Amino acid sequence: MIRFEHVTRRYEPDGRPALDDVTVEFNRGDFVFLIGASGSGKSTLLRMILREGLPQRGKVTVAGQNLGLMLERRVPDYRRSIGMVFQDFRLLPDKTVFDNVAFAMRVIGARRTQIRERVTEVLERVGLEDLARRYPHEISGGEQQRAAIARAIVNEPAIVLADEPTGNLDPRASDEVMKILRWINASGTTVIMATHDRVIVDRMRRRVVQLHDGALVRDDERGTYDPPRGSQAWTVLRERESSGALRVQDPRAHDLGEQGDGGATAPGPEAPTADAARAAGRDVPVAAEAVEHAARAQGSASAEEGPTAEHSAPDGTAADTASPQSLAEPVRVRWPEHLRPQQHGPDVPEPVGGFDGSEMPNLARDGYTEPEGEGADPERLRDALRQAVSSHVQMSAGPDGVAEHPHESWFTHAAPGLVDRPGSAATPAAPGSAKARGDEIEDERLRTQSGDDEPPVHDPDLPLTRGQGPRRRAPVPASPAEAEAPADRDDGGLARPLPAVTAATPAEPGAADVPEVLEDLAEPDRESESSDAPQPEPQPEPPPEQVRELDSEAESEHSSARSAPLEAEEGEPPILDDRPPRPVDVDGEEVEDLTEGAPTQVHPGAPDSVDPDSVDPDSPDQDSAGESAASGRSASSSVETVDADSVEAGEASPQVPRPRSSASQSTYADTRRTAEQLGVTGERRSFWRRLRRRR
Ligand SMILES: Nc1ncnc2c1ncn2[C@@H]1O[C@H](COP(=O)(O)OP(=O)(O)OP(=O)(O)O)[C@@H](O)[C@H]1O
Repeated sequence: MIRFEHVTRRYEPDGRPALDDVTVEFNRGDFVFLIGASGSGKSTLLRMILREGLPQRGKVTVAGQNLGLMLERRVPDYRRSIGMVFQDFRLLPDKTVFDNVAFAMRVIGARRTQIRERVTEVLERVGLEDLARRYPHEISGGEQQRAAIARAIVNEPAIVLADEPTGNLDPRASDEVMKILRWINASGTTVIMATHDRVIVDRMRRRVVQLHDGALVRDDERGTYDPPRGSQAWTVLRERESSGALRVQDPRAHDLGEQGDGGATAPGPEAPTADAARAAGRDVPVAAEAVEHAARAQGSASAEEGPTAEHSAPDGTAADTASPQSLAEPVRVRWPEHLRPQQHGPDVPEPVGGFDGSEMPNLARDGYTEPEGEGADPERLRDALRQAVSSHVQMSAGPDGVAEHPHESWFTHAAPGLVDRPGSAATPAAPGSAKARGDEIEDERLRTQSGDDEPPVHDPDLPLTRGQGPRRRAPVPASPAEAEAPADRDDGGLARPLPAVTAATPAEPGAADVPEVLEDLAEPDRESESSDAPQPEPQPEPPPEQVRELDSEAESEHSSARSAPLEAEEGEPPILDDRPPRPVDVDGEEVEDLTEGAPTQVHPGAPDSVDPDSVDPDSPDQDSAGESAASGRSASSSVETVDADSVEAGEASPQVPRPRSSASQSTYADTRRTAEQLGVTGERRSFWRRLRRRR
């Protein structure tokens, strides 16, 4: 069903390949764990299945379709036939749980009744029926992930790709997520899950595909997290692995490792040994040294017993019997009572240790006091929480002061939504790091791939439509500083001008308006027509006056397109009429306003606060601020423009809709990416198609 043939993918021309000559096949109904150290290429592989990036060499085929030959305009439909789940959930923050799930159905043009039935059913299936009206920041991480899974499966995709779906979850929430993924797989869906969670992999005993430095080193039918000692993969990994750092593991993995797995498996490839490093003439990694120290200190059996048939390496040298990760791990995560898993499988030990109150973050100590009378100041609270987390981390760290997974502390759970989760877009990569550069390149690629002729699909700083967000009593700036001088804030490279109509897409005769399901792609290589297909005729450029006129139409229509996420076809009312915009389904019917009865309060930390500039202070009905602001006509009032000097200095573009707060910057990025991965680029194309037809 999914086939990689000698696939090599580099992000930079001279860089190390993220995937290196990978050949692997995933069959319909498979449940596959994709494992490997950080940076080994797991996400890259998943993204290639989603057709985010093409190989420089080799080919990726899904249901007989060579993705390299797929027409760009087919990509959105294709992506809609795949469910994607991320470590950081990527729910749209301004939509309720119900609407987040419904969103995936709306983009494929499902009917309102169909949406209501199916979403309700799926939410029940993942145990979220009671939380349907909540917003993402009002539910726990585990619940958010279940909502994200519900969204991924609501259209019954043939494939579900999950990129570390349990990476941010506590053990109990992880178990719930895995139960759901198992159920999805049992119903015939192919599930490919990238993970670092040893416990889950060892417990489920499903197919394990392992990458190392971009190369496929193992494909075991019913594998464990570590390759069996003495196996070919074990040898390969041992040879290849002579440097590197320990990878953060699920805390349960440490417990498991420490209680002993009997040495039945080799040290993971992510666990370098000091010997191996010395043998290779390299510096001994700090982590490996720590392993040695710990082993010596504990009088490790492996050091004293010498090699045995079971424990010896294939070359006859003594092998470590204890998991180096468990010994070298500098941080012991202690789960508070209420977060401990209630039920354990036979092979999952209870997390050890109690929760020591002295480790608790202390806001007062870090200088935070609640402002009197007005409630929490979100910005200050956020800073204080960060500070407290950092102190907490230092206190939790081992003797060497290194804390590897502070996010797994109770604190993230205690303050969900207020603390940036590692791996989320809110936690930027270190400046200048390869990851940061990569992110920039990837962002740029996404921008150019989606085409400069296409406006961003959703800007959280533009007004919300009915049904997209909670009613608000009054606009609340995300921070005092933001309310005063947002203009020179870094826009994260996301902002760009609304497009000129002259740059409209080329004609796409016969563009498919009806979404295709994966099965439709089963006809092998039918997109190979791409090279032979008749090229669209170039559109003549309109005269300048018409361009200006069309530009303003484009802007208005862009706003309308936001409010009507579906492409209504024949018989739909004209876009630029005077009706207040309301979300409609493909039949032109209004979509149910699910915000009725939704909470009216703006919560601190909620990233989607209504832009104060977009609200008329004289408006008699402040309650409807969000709705009135939702009008396409008012969109421009919420768009900050950038002065010409900064443009010349290369800092920004003119007339750029600019995210207003750091929170909205991250949600903007998340939203855009999520929407693209749900195939929403098709909506934007349809918008331009309609515009072209009007000309
Ligand atoms: N957008 C990008 N631009 C440049 N390099 C990238 C980009 N994305 C990933 N890489 C690089 O490609 C390699 C593989 O990265 P990838 O994210 O696929 O690894 P991974 O196994 O998923 O890691 P993790 O477990 O940390 O998520 C890494 O060296 C990474 O730095």
